Order: sequence, then C-alpha cells, then structure tokens
Amino acid sequence: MLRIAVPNKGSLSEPACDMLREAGYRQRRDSRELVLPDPDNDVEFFFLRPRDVAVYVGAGTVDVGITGRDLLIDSASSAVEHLPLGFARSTFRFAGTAGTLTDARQVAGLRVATSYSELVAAYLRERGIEPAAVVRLDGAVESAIRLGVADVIADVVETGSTLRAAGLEVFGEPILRSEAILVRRADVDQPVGLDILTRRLQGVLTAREYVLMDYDVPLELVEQAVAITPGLESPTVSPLHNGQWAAVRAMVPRSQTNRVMDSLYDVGARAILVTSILACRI
Ligand SMILES: Nc1ncnc2c1ncn2[C@@H]1O[C@H](COP(=O)(O)OP(=O)(O)OP(=O)(O)O)[C@@H](O)[C@H]1O
Ligand SMILES: O=P(O)(O)OC[C@H]1O[C@H](OP(=O)(O)OP(=O)(O)O)[C@H](O)[C@@H]1O
Ligand SMILES: [Mg+2]
Repeated sequence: MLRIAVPNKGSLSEPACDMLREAGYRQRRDSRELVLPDPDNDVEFFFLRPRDVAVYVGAGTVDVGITGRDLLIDSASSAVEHLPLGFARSTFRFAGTAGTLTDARQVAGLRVATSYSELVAAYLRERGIEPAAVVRLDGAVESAIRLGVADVIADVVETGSTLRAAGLEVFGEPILRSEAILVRRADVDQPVGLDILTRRLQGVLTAREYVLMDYDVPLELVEQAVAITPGLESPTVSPLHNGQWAAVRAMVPRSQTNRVMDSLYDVGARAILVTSILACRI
C-alpha cells in the first residue's frame, strides 16, 4: 500500500486535497483526521505539517508526499522532486526597505530574517556572500525590519501585496521559483503504486491545462483550421452528413481558448464549442 503524505494545514493543504480528490482518491472530511486509508486505491494518506512532509519522505516512513519546492530545499532532506503539481506558485525573494537595495551581494554583512534559513544560508554560501546573521522566524517575517530584528528579509512572494503593505520592496534576482511538488525518496526503487499515482496526477494537470474544442469547417478549409488547432498529437477530423463540411475535435490550452476561437471563426469555422475535460490519460 503506497503511503502518501499530505499537508494538513496552510496554503498547500486544500489544493492538495482537491487535486487528490480529482485524481479519484478518498479525502478526509474532518480536518482533525491524521490518517486516512483508501483501500479501494491501495493507498494510505498521512496528514502532516507541510514542513515535515519532506522529512518523513526522506526518512522513508512514508513513500511520497506533497510539499512546496521551497520547503523541500529548506528541509535539507534526501527526498527528491518527482512531479511539479502546478499550484501554490510563488517566488522566494530578498526584500528590504523600499529604495535601499538592488543586489543580493549587498546582503553581505547584513542580518537576514527568514522562515527558510537553510534555503537562504545555502543560497548565500553558494555565492560566497557572508551575512552578519540568518535570523530564523516562524512567520510574519515582513515585520522583522521594522521591529529591528533584521536589516533585510527573504520570504515567499506571490502578489507582493504583503511586502508593499509593510513598506518593503524585493531586490536582486529571485532566489527560487516554487510551486507544490510531489516528492519521493532518492535512494530506493520506485515504490509500488507510484506509477499509477503519477499518471493520475498528470491526468489532473492535463485536464486543468487543456479544453476540448469542437467545430465544423468546410472541407477546403480543414488544413487551415487544423493548423490553428494541432492538438497534442493530431486532431480528429470526421465527415459531416452533408459531405461539404468536416467536424474537427482537438485539445487546446485553456489559456488560449478565446484567441483560438477567434482565429477559427476568421478562417471560416462555425459551431465552435468548448468543453472542459473531467479526467484523462494522455
Ligand atoms: N501567498 C502564497 N502564495 C503561494 N504559495 C504560498 C503562499 N504562501 C505560502 N505559500 C507556499 O506554501 C508553502 C508553505 O506552506 P505552509 O503551510 O508552511 O505556509 P503557509 O501557507 O504560510 O501557512 P501558515 O503560515 O498558516 O502556517 C510553501 O511552499 C510556500 O511557497
Ligand atoms: O505576495 P503575497 O501575495 O502577499 O503573499 C506572500 C505572503 O503569503 C505568505 O504569508 P502567510 O499569509 O502565510 O503568513 P506567514 O508570513 O505568517 O506565513 C508568505 O509568507 C508571504 O508573507
Ligand atoms: Mg505562512
């Protein structure tokens, strides 16, 4: 039975459960449940603190887990990234009082506050930058400068609104681009069942990323139309009953849906329909 660690709290928890549910797994109804067997799918879920997921996977007490790339690196665990999951996307960045700093090298000799002290220390070490101190805080890191605990901070930035509200500004290149990932142990053979879990999660990612587009087009315009919707491999083209038109079906990136419909209409396609994909195996 595959043992899967899932974040029990924080911003990864709900989207991780949603993704597993979409992939056909049982999910807990009560947020206090810590273990949830799913015998129909031959897996067992362990709800753990997001920071601890990589630690348990690295130690081999669970087979795989969902965590953030930033949390994996910060854990210094031997677990490795297996599959990016496309949610909880963020950057990890240095920030300081607006208008004061421009480059990561200026962190030399300064105190850096962060909840990700391993990640930050490793980043600075690799570049030969020596801070005065890396101050580890649990959260609300944006207050550290105002309260005199640090000169700069390094933290998760998504929209940047938390930084702005604190009068801070990012500087230097992003330290890391993070998102939720599935992690597994590095040093053992793939555990039984990981291939099925991987295919199921990839199915959810594809179903989220693509829509199915159907349209009718005069036979002489089929080539022009399918050039706009090449699909993943090749679009399905079927004859219409009237003999002069064809029906085309292809997968289209969700983000391009309206642009593609406009182009198809301009070419002469009509009855253009878009449907969501519920599940798939590519
Ligand atoms: N605003 C955000 N947008 C996107 N990802 C985020 C955001 N805040 C945190 N994360 C990601 O969530 C993970 C951290 O999860 P964790 O649950 O420890 O923190 P949290 O969401 O800040 O929860 P809490 O502070 O309530 O403990 C990291 O991978 C981080 O990159
Ligand atoms: O760029 P933004 O969209 O503003 O998001 C980034 C903020 O979100 C997270 O904080 P969270 O709310 O989890 O509080 P915390 O600092 O206590 O973890 C993160 O630590 C940043 O502070
Ligand atoms: Mg937080």
